Amino acid sequence: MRLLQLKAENFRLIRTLSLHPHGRLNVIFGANAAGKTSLLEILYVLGRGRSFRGASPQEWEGPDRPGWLVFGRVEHPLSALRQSLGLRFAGEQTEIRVDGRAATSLDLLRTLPVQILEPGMHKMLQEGPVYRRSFLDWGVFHVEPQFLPLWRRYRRALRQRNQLLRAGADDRQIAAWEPELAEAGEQLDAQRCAHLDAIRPAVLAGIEVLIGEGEWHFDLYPGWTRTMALREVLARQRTADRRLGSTQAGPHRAELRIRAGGHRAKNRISRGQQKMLIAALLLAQCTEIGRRTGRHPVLLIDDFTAELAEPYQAALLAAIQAYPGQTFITAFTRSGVLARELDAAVFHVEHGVVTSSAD
Ligand SMILES: Nc1ncnc2c1ncn2[C@@H]1O[C@H](COP(=O)(O)OP(=O)(O)OP(=O)(O)O)[C@@H](O)[C@H]1O
Repeated sequence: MRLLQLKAENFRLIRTLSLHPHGRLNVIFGANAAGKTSLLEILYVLGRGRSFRGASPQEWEGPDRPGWLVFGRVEHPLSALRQSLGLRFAGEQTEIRVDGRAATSLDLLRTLPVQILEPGMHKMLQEGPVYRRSFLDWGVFHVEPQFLPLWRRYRRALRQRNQLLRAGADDRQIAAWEPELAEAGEQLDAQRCAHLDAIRPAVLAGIEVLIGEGEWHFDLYPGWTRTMALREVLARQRTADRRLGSTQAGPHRAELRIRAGGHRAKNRISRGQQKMLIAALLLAQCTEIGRRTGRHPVLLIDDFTAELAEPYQAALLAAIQAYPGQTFITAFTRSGVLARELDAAVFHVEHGVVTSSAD
């Protein structure tokens, strides 16, 4: 998707914003606390209805008055179909509109896929499996229309089985939910595996360019022992699950395992390499989404130069320039590789005021 126009009012320290981005690369410069991340946050909110910084809509209100507004016009690159997206917060809840009609965050998600690489993304490698699952599931959601209904079916059966386990229900009652749980669970796993298989070659190629040669493995542990059918595992673990009060096997326990040179990647690679690895994962996934749907996600990169010496910066910039979708990157100053002549729109942010270099 291509964002043609972005507007915002009273969003954090950005009082008013109106910009027309470049169709490919957009670079945003600004000092500490100038408002660069807030600008990316506006873009993220437009595509997801929530912030990557975890704050609530109330906390995004600027100093002027209660409430905030975010608006964007997007274009589908293949059909040239244009759509408008808007979010308004006026004190209690966020009102979302797509083409002027009341909508939900799910509509935003479907209309404007947005992905971000920001310092908090290190969690994807450093912390629990939930971060890697959500990376994988975001991609599956975009390429597989059946993912969401399947996931809802699975959640419902899981909730029911867990309630019965906790209530001390008998085997017959608990077993009644297992065929549904196993069927939806195995289909979810198959969709995740297919997506991982689809992106793996591009991830490996990306790593080679961004980090260098090495032996990398990306494997999905499905959340149960693959040698057995999930239905059989659920039946076998019923007694243990009752004792623990929840279902221990299934795709809600899946883990994307990332190994470098035979070791867990998080223990073997530097911070800069972690950033490059995450970039390789996101670029491969966004490219695959674009290939499958014709809509490349908008890619946001906060603090582009952080943790990267010039060779890594150059490799990442080249990879971004090769990405067919629209990208927005932030940095402090026009130095290093960003000092070069770029085919990009350049914006400056100062005390929440965004200006274009072309102005
Ligand atoms: N709701 C709000 N209203 C007004 N100002 C806010 C609000 N929330 C955050 N700020 C201010 O916005 C500034 C941070 O903006 P932002 O994180 O976008 O900066 P940045 O340019 O990305 O900075 P850095 O490069 O240091 O990360 C801080 O000074 C913060 O106090």
